[in-house]
Amino acid sequence: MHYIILYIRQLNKHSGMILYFNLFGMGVSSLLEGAAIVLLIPLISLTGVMHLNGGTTGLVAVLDRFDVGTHVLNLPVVLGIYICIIIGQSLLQRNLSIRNVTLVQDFIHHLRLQVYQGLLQANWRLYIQQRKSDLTNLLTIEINRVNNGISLFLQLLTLIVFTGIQIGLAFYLNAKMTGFVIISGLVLSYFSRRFIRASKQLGRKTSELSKEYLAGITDQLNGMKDIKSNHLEASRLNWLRTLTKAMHAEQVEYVKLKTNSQFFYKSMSAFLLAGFVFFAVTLFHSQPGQFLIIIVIFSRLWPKVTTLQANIQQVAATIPAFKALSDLEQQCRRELEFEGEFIEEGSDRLLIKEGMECRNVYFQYESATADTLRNINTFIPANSMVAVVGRSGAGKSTLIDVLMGLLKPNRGDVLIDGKALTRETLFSLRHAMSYVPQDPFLFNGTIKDNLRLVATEATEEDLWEALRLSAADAFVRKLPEGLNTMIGDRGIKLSGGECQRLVLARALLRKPSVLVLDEATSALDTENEAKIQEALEKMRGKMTIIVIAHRLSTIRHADQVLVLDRGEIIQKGEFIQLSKDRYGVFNQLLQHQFVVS
Ligand SMILES: Nc1ncnc2c1ncn2[C@@H]1O[C@H](COP(=O)(O)OP(=O)(O)OP(=O)(O)O)[C@@H](O)[C@H]1O
Repeated sequence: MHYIILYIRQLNKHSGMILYFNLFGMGVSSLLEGAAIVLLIPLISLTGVMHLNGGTTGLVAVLDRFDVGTHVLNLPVVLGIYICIIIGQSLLQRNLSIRNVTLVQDFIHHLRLQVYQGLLQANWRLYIQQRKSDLTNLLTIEINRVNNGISLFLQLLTLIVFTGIQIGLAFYLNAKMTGFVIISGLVLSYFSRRFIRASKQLGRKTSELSKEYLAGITDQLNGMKDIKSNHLEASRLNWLRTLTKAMHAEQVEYVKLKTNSQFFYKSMSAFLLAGFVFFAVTLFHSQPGQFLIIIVIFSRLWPKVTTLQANIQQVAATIPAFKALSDLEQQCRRELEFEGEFIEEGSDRLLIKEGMECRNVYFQYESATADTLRNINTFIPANSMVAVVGRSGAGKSTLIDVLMGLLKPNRGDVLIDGKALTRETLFSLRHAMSYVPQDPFLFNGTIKDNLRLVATEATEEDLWEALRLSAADAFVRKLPEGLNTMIGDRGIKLSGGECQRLVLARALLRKPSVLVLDEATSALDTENEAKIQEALEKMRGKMTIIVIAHRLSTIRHADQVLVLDRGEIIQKGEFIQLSKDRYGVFNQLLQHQFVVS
């Protein structure tokens, strides 16, 4: 319950007086509903079906004072009041339902933004600790369950207000009988605790299964080419079969729990009603009027008590979703990279005058047992071209992540123009930077849309210029719809090399002062690679270029080559100079590539 209260507090803070207004409205609505019930008594009296001369309770006495039985004209008046109350109550109820939905939707909209903003403000470390599909699950399925939980909780509050007011009225009508109903309700809630516990457990299972399903399905859809080409369909289908069996069992379990509790409540209701009637007739020697009141109390109150129980059970099933969301928000806060507003693209670019430096940098991943980067000391002069090479797993990408300020060194510093990266310089550095990863991000849209992602104001001329620089103009021109061609999910309708050139064009469109290429030209043929090299040549001296390349021909013209091995820079110098060191790792890498090609 603690997690729900946490979010209800936020709802309270977010919605302010509206929440109280709605709760007050609910109180009025239930008062009206209660008044309509009370009016039934003189109404029945007026119809002559039964004369209520009980006088056992104050209210009946007051109603008797109406003494309307003898005045025929009063029947339309009472009926009129009754109709007015019912219509008024329905209108109020309708209005409140709309207000409640607006309130909840407004809050969920705010919550979605809050969670996503938290994620965007978090350190990169958070993403390397989490499965992407788990985050997707939280931002889609779990947040919807939270939405549902909040609506259910508000319904619960309404029910509590309704039931409270009706208990008050019922007490006024007949205290003994109402006391009896309340005691029965308390006994019922004692016995139904196990249903609530089971609901919470099932809710946890629902969360786990949905996480597992989304993770598996995402991985498999991403790897569909591998599945099909390696003929792994049967095993994948078996995975889904096992999982859906578990999901099926969980759903049946849920329905079983729900029907079991309904069966329990209904049986209890039958016993209680029988008990009421029995006691009313034998012990209290009820008059027909009192008897009617008892039936009215029971038929109005008891469903509320049972609905309250069912509602608590449903709310309990959503608690794990509240917990998951709260855990993520806490994790985001722990990993907070910056607070405040996001700065608009291009508004605050860092101008590097001297260069970037790593001084005695050590870095270790949390799950790793040893340092991934050790004693890194290097200076990258502004507007120079630096290449980082080394065997797979040597730490090249990690070094780039540290340079970009995505990962914080455990020891040592990253300096820009001799000054340590601060929060401010970090973001202006990133504004001035274009990064092209190994697995570039292209979305299902046109080439134009994908390019304009980083430069919304870019003209068509700018787009063509960037495409020309990245040797992508020729292939885009050949496409039937040119810049307006749809490229499919992650650019599936393009070749690997075409995707790489497109992403490079996008990076250049930003006119960066630091361009980072992480294996960004691996899928290019020699002809296009030569074109890119030519483009890089043209850019030399205009921006700082940092390239990770397995294909060493790409970095022939680099001003400086850093050779990494098991997290350490073991060689440093110009391409030709390093290649002449016959016993050096760089020479070995070159020889190996020469033999392979
Ligand atoms: N998120 C992570 N958690 C734990 N260890 C990691 C993580 N990412 C990378 N590593 C480890 O750190 C080491 C360096 O990885 P990195 O990706 O920097 O190497 P790389 O030289 O870029 O490799 P490649 O050329 O294959 O891309 C590897 O041993 C890798 O297993």
